[in-house]
Amino acid sequence: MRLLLRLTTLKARMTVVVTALVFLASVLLALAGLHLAERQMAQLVGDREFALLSSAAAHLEQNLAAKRILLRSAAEGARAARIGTGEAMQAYLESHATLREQYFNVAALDSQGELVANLSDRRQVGTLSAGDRPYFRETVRLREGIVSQPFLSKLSGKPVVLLTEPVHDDAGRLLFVLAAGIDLHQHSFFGRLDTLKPGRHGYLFMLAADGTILYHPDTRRILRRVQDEPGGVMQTTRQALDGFEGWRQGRTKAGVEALIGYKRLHSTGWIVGIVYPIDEAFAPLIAMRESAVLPTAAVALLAGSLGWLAIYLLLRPLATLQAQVARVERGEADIDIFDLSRPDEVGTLGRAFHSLTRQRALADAEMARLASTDALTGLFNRRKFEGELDMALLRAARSGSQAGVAYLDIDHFKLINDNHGHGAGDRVLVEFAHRLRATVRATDTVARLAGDEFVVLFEGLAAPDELAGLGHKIVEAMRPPFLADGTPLAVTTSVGLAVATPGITREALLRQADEALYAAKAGGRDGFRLRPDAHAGDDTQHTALH
Ligand SMILES: Nc1nc2c(ncn2[C@@H]2O[C@H](COP(=O)(O)OP(=O)(O)OP(=O)(O)O)[C@@H](O)[C@H]2O)c(=O)[nH]1
Repeated sequence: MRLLLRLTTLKARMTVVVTALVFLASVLLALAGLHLAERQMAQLVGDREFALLSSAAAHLEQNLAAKRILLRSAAEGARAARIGTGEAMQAYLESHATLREQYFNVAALDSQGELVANLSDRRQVGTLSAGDRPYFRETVRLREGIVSQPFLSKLSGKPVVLLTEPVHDDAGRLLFVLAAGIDLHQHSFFGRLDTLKPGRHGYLFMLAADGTILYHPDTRRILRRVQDEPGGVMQTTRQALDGFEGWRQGRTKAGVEALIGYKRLHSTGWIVGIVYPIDEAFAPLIAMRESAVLPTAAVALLAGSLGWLAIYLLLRPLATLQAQVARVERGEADIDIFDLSRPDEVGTLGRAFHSLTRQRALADAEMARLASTDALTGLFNRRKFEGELDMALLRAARSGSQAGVAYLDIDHFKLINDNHGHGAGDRVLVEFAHRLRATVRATDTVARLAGDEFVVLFEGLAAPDELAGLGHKIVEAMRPPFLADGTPLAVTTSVGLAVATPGITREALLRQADEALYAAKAGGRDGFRLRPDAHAGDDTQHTALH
């Protein structure tokens, strides 16, 4: 919750955003780098595996070629020795130790395909006829040696391929067909592929051109055609059977994602393949990816902290501004502290705030003025006057000074309105107010209560008698004709005066002044009366002298 609250600040949100962006950028950069490295590494590993494969293929090709040459020279030797019988051929074969070393078995078939000599076991002579075997028929037809399709040897029960070589007499008649078998499981041939296997679970395999598996670590698959296996041919294998050489990223039949390479043996059309599981091929990269997480997080954390510091420093003027607002609110500073000279956004904000506050203060002052002013004459209104009178009575009570009020009413004002119009009446009121203001001291408070009723508050009177003099002055001030309508207008006023006695309330003082005014009216107007009068109960009409 506290964290949530803290996140409501601009600073916190900016920090979170900066940290998140930096983190995202770091992760994306790391991922992009790793992806690039992965591609390059795949290329490198793939190329390396393919080079390995090519050298394995070249080795097999050489091995096969050497074996074929050996068999051919054996056939030529037999021809040169003019061997004509099976026994002689049996003896001839047995006398060549290299044949035993290089082949799983070497047999001799006569021109009909009957087994007439057998190196591994002479007892099998006469037990087999290969006249209908494709390798025999093909050798007879071509009159030269071939490499057979792989098959399960009847003699040994092992998966083999045969190399054949015909032996002709001088007249060109076929005497024998030598058939040398290569055990597909034999270590000295394909078995050597095992030593080249990449990683812990990688392996090499061999396919004949028709898809028959010649060699595979899973020996149960040998001699099966990949097309006939459950699940059919995998995409990369199909491409290889169609002639593709190179490496691809693909999936093995066992479902392992791997780099898979293919290379063709040109002499036989056989395909040697390599499988390198991705998780092993890219093991360093995977480890690198895992170890990149921590530095990335550390970089993001560092950048986030630096971001926070930068934001803190950049936003410090804003915090200062906030503190200044609080000081102004508490009344500890003037709004002029917002009149900043900084050229940046904070300065603009401060100046805008300053200008707004000033406008607001002026508007408030104008509102206050309007609330306490009479719109027509510009004098104080009743509300303001009452407030002022309350304060004056308090001051008088505290200081022991004298205060008094004059209550004025224009005589027969209704007639002015009736005879000259309301507008003329207004102008008389304005002129009356003006003369009244000019007659009294600037420190005296003058107000219009309502209609043609005015009041004056006098403070610091030297003596109550002074009030009578003021009443006289006011009545006299209205004596000159008013020019409200362009024509001179005689306007007179009646004034009621009252002196504030100690402890008197505002209402009581105004009531006394009003009573004095009433008495002045009753006494014939155009004059003033004073309350309390020097002769109590006997009001004296003071009429201004003409
Ligand atoms: N022109 C104008 N007339 C106003 C204004 N306010 C009030 N009046 C009028 O002022 C007149 C006041 O008349 P009263 O005080 O009743 O009587 P008066 O005619 O002055 O007579 P006395 O006071 O007895 O001398 C009324 O006719 C009001 O309509 C104003 O703002 N402008």
